[in-house]
Amino acid sequence: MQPLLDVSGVTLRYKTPSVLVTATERVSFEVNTSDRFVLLGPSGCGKSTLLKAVGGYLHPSEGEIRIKGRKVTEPGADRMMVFQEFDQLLPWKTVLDNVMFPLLNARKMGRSEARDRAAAYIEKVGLTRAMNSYPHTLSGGMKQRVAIARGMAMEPDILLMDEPFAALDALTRRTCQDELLQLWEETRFTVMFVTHSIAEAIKIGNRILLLSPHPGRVKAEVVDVEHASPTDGSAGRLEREIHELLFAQDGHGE
Ligand SMILES: Nc1ncnc2c1ncn2[C@@H]1O[C@H](COP(=O)(O)OP(=O)(O)OP(=O)(O)O)[C@@H](O)[C@H]1O
Repeated sequence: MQPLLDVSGVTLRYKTPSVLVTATERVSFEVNTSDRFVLLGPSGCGKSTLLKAVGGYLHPSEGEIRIKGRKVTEPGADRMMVFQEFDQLLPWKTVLDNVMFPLLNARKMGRSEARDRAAAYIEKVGLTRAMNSYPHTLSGGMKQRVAIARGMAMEPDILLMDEPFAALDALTRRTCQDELLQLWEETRFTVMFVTHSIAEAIKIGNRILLLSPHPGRVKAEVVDVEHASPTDGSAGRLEREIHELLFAQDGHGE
């Protein structure tokens, strides 16, 4: 069966005037429909870079990325991104208008269809009462929920999330994680989620790809993560195992 997303031998580099930075080296993985696929690794290992390349914002210097068999060459409505920053919403538009914006512009929907679709997703993230509010009146957690509703309303093939809860306080972060899982139970969307928190990776993912420090290479993939439970201690054991895998020496002096 063809995977939804096929990342094959992907090397990503940044050229600056003085240096060539290799962010990831020959990274390969496949994401299947309804996966909650987590990219986990230390700061600077190229997680965001990989996500941006899947989004079509960066081009591999080696290897290729395919979605439903089509080569990714540019951004598209089939891959929506949710970022860490709270300022990803348009400040002069209400919550409803923010969620409607890409539906009208990228999906070319009529206003009433876009409004109904946007309202349905705003309800899914529990923000119906804030539908006519402007972003500056919302908390960080609420802004992230709007960004998630906006991405999901487009019904993309894959939702790309770059540490979406990292800037939230611990309690709100936990609530947002729970809500994301609840949304997933309802709609079984495919999500690729970047984090450097092992606990968050275990909570969110059903599969976790572990990347080595700079430049990021695949260290291991952990599957069946959802069977790790916080109540019987298996999540804690998995967390320790992942920590060892991530920080194990691999003979290259890392
Ligand atoms: N625009 C850029 N120009 C040059 N180098 C960059 C650029 N963006 C990222 N890098 C470099 O590429 C490498 C990977 O960065 P990236 O942001 O993808 O890592 P990350 O794993 O997402 O880190 P973090 O968890 O800290 O966000 C780093 O060495 C970084 O310094």
